[in-house]
Amino acid sequence: SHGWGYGPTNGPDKWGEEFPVANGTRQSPINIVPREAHYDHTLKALKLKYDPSNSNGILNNGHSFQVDFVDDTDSSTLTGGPISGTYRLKQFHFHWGASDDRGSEHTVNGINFPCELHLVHWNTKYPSFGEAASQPDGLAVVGVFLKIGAANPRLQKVLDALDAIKTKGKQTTFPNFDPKTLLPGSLHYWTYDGSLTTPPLLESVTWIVLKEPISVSSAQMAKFRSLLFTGEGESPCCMEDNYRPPQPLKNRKVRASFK
Ligand SMILES: CCN[C@H]1CN(CCOC)S(=O)(=O)c2sc(S(N)(=O)=O)cc21
Ligand SMILES: [Zn+2]
Repeated sequence: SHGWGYGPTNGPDKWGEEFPVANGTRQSPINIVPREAHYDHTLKALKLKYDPSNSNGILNNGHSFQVDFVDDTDSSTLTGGPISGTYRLKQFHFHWGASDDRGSEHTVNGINFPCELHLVHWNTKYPSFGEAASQPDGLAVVGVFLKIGAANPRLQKVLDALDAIKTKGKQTTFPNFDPKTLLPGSLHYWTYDGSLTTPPLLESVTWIVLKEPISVSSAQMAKFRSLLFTGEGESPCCMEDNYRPPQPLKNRKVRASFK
């Protein structure tokens, strides 16, 4: 029995068979149409406070790679923005394409970016991450687009660790990394109620998608694609096109924090 993935037999079009919420009312990602987003002056500025000493390890989970954070205190948090209360940073990860013309999950006016960064936070009103992940206001994910341009030196620190986690299940230490260095200059954002973009596709995510992309070079994108979906000793399958396409907006409004 094959688990979910991004291939022709286990990819996004098949996820609904095992995870019926795939056809739910608040699925992610979506196509963002800036002209149809509503400027909401009541939206607060995003406050992202990250402590580099909380970064812990980097893991190839067979779907993407993620940098995990120690989240037993409020030292790396998201507050303000569209959310109330305090959300703790749990991990960040990326989605990317087999070529530079695709790879992001959210799109803007139908445009795909080559890559998208997700910073995953959970609501501390719940006792644990796992508990929060099943609540409608349990998670808040900050999405950042990557756009082809100059090589990004801050991203390079992450990419240099990938040789050590080439295959599924491999992980290594990744101390003293400040995810703030991966954010663009502007924290203007779009926000809407959505879901995890991978199984279990839980409808528990307040999405906060930054308008301004960060840069990545084509050579750096090739480094993402050097990872494998497959485990050591299996026939190798390059980790690429690990993105879910946009889902129906249904009865949702996208709000903008900026005019
Ligand atoms: C490969 C598995 N990805 C998921 C694993 N987790 C879910 C755990 O369910 C209890 S999670 O909360 O860390 C997230 S956030 C996220 S996305 N792309 O929407 O930001 C996907 C996942
Ligand atoms: Zn993601």
